[in-house]
Amino acid sequence: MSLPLVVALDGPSGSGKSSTARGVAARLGLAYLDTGAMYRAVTWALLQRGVDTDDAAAVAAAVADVTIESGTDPAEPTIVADGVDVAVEIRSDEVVRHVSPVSTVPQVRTHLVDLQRQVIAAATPGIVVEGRDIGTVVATDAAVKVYLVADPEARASRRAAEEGGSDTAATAASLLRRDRIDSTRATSPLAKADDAVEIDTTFLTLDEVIGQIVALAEEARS
Ligand SMILES: Nc1ncnc2c1ncn2[C@@H]1O[C@H](COP(=O)(O)OP(=O)(O)OP(=O)(O)O)[C@@H](O)[C@H]1O
Ligand SMILES: Nc1ccn([C@H]2C[C@H](O)[C@@H](COP(=O)(O)O)O2)c(=O)n1
Repeated sequence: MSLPLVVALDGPSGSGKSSTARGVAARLGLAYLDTGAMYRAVTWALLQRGVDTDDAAAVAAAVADVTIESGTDPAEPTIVADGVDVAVEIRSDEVVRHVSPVSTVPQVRTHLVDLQRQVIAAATPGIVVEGRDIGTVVATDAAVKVYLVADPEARASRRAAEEGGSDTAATAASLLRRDRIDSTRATSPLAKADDAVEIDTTFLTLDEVIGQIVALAEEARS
């Protein structure tokens, strides 16, 4: 019997991780885990409790009671926090503003990395996992590791278009703020694993990026 295939997909905000990961998982018949949605869901739950997200000690004390469940069907991924479906709420501006500081707290990371490893261990025939630290921390033995990048302008204009033509300059500022916090935090910063393949998606279509990663996965499986 072959080992479950794990595809680790990391990269900065808006580089195309979610859309690419879902496409790869659908093409290969694998599960899909959006770890960013888990950090967003914890942030939503802490805000609901009135926790000051800039107070690391308060965040650390509150996070142990937060329950997160992730549905891993790439056609219909789900995210539930404290029993509430928060798929819409976690995309709010308020959650976006608070998620990066929350993600710097070591107890938050330990709590979620444990959950992520449980989901990965249960996934047959395999799973595509996307985030910031999948290749470097969560699944260091993944058979395929990809690090997606794209020019900040491309990332901002794609995200602004997705949001129905919102202000591209404001979107760019928000993406760059998250990049800075995510890549400079002390614990598990956003980083390319030494053995990851870097793909610059700036001038590639989504289908082209998916095709490149499917080819890497098929090579790893053969
Ligand atoms: N190669 C591509 N070409 C054009 N558009 C793309 C490409 N990849 C992704 N997109 C589009 O860019 C936008 C951002 O992609 P996506 O949400 O997948 O990025 P992300 O890295 O998961 O972002 P975040 O880290 O903020 O969750 C989406 O509208 C998506 O459809
Ligand atoms: N493995 C991960 C995934 C996400 N985060 C943090 C940092 C991001 O700004 C935030 C939201 O992620 P997104 O939904 O935009 O992919 O969550 C992290 O620290 N580690």
